Amino acid sequence: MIGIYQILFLDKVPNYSVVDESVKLAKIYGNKGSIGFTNAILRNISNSKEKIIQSAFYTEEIENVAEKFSILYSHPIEYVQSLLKEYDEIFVKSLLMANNEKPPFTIRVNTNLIDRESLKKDLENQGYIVDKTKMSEYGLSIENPSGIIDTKNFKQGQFYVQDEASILAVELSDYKAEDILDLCSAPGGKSINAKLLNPNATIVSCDISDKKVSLVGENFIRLNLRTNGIIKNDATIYNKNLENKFDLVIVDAPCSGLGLIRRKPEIKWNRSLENIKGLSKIQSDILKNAARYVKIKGMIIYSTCTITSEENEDVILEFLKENPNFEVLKTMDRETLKLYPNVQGTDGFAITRLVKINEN
Ligand SMILES: C[S@@+](CC[C@H](N)C(=O)[O-])C[C@H]1O[C@@H](n2cnc3c(N)ncnc32)[C@H](O)[C@@H]1O
Repeated sequence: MIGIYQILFLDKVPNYSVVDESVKLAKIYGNKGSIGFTNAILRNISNSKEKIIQSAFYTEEIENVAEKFSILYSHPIEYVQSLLKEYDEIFVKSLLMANNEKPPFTIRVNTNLIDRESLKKDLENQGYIVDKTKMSEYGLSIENPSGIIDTKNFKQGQFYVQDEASILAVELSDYKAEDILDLCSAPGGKSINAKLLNPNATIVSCDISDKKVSLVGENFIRLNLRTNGIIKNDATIYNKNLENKFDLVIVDAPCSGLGLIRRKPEIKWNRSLENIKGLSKIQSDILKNAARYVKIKGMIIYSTCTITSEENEDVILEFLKENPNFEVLKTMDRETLKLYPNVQGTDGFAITRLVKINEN
């Protein structure tokens, strides 16, 4: 940041020296990756200095809203355009601004081991500034989380780090399950939450690779939770062994992750409309299989950490066309409940509940 400021606003030090000195600092304070990163960013900024200054200071002359917001709030124009198709300008502006803010740090209390009030007090006694999450009954937000995973509380499995929206995805299902299947479970957040809410239920958690599956296992062990199976399974391929066995199926689908821009700002530059089309196909395939794993009267929770319709409402509409034996159960009065960084302060997130009415 200091280097960028020097290049854009100060004249005394030549740009090549700014790059050189910043790279030296990155060598001392950063890791291997940050050296190349610092070098590339500063060289690029130095080469485009005039263009950057022009665009930053003359945005009021830009009439096209998408272009203006894209420059002012540093988001790809295609993403801003797609948001403007679904939301008004005031909303889009506040969402883009919120995407540039620091996200909250929240945890899901392992209520099998400790209640929320006791964990809050214990963490406060260790110097943490802790608040109860506003929407979830099981979350705590921590203002100064540095060192939190070194606490005895973490090591003893008294909590799991999870955004409030993610906690709510299962909490708001409001469904007492007996047999739970989580099709895209790694690293285990929704499975853990589902097991905590349904302590006597069986739970099978799946993901696509051994590495992912082992993460779920590690988290179940740390939280001292029982599982009935953590298995490698490609959810896009139909698995006969899972047929008609579960009353709650969680599809926390692989998605563009555009609701997580505050946590992973690079996401916004790595996603294209083509990517998103590919993801909607995967989401539809997974949902189609989930429909055959859930029992009659059972529920599918479909969630994504992105808020645009391509990966949410459109996928659900297509699903309902092909599966008229399902219907949407509204969540807080919404067919698809969306949570936003600029409204609820959570990650951008979408939750839809689908209930199987009959077999066909
Ligand atoms: C949004 S993440 C799941 C987060 C998890 N539910 C939690 O709460 O911790 C999506 C997951 O889908 C998995 N995934 C991607 N493609 C998959 C597939 N074809 N079958 C099963 N899982 C898949 C990814 O490995 C990733 O772990």
